[in-house]
Amino acid sequence: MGRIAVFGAGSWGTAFSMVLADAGNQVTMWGRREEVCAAIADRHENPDYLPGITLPPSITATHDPAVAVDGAEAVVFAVPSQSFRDNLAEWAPVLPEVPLVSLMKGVELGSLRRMSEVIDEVTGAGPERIAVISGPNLSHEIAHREPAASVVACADEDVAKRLQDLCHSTAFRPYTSVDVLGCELGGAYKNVVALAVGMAVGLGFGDNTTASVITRGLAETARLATALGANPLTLMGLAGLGDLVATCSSPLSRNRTFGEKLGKGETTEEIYASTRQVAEGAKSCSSLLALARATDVDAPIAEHVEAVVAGKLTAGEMMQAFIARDTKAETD
Ligand SMILES: NC(=O)C1=CN([C@@H]2O[C@H](COP(=O)(O)OP(=O)(O)OC[C@H]3O[C@@H](n4cnc5c(N)ncnc54)[C@H](OP(=O)(O)O)[C@@H]3O)[C@@H](O)[C@H]2O)C=CC1
Ligand SMILES: O=C(CO)COP(=O)(O)O
Repeated sequence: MGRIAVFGAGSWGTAFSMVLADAGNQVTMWGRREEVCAAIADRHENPDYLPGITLPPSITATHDPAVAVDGAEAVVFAVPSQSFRDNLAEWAPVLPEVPLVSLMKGVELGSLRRMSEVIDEVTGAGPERIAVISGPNLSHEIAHREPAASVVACADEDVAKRLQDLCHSTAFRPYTSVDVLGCELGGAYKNVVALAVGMAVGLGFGDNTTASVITRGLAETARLATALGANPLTLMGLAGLGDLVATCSSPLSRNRTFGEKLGKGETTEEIYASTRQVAEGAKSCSSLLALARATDVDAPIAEHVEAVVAGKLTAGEMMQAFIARDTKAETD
């Protein structure tokens, strides 16, 4: 196996480093805080994000990007999407010419770029060296080595296969795909749907409501993704339906939890103030809505979630609006 750099020492960067270590790799994580790097390197733990979990000894950490990438045969990114472009611009001068892998599930505000596109714009790596890994992979379950599957997508199938080998552990089963766009859209959109589902839960509604929102969320995701050129089957797979179900069903999801708090009447500002962890959908609802409008695709869930997050609508009004919309055929 190889030596791999993982930029981002939060929940997913750390849990995915465990997957890579379990698969036999030497992993060097980059963290932005020295004390987190020290805890990982010296005490084999990340108490801020995965308390109580002992990290394998083949994981170390540094705050120096050049040290992180030394000898790496792949570089993996797991930081919040909205600040990723600035982070990457700082790291770019030391990045080796190896596959660059996004674990991130967001779309940039303003540019409306997916994270693979940001990587391409900042590094010029080209699609054959840019990959994404996405699926139903709640970090705490992965860190406890509960079995899960995921998708490794790259335009170059051989690169996807090599990355698949690098992250296939006894608990983590990756599949390959060449549909980078479909995987990224599935990963970003499910966060927006999870916000809506969380709101329904917060309002006290049951499984009929959440199943209806999940199913219409999948229809909305597939409508936009296929309009942009994704393979529709990707949205029926692990990076689409799989991740949507996991995120919308799990109290571990930060996006669903964020929505639940909105459903209970907290404001967006209050929720931001109460957590340091990222809920990508709270920002990506705006960029995905803009992407849908630019593509002339109907996106009622993104539209209403964006309005609630912006404080222009209550969660209760959102649910009423969903039901009152003009009726139509299910497959339209
Ligand atoms: N958690 C999960 O289950 C999964 C998450 N993802 C995706 O992975 C990405 C990362 O998520 P996750 O690890 O969970 O997030 P967390 O909130 O758990 O951690 C974020 C990490 O990024 C760092 N960070 C935050 N802001 C900045 C910044 N401006 N510059 C540099 N570093 C920063 C944090 O450092 P610090 O501690 O110093 O604040 C922390 O190390 C997201 O796109 C998410 O959607 C994908 C699959 C599963
Ligand atoms: O992407 C995830 C699971 O696949 C994690 O979801 P949250 O970011 O909502 O916690």
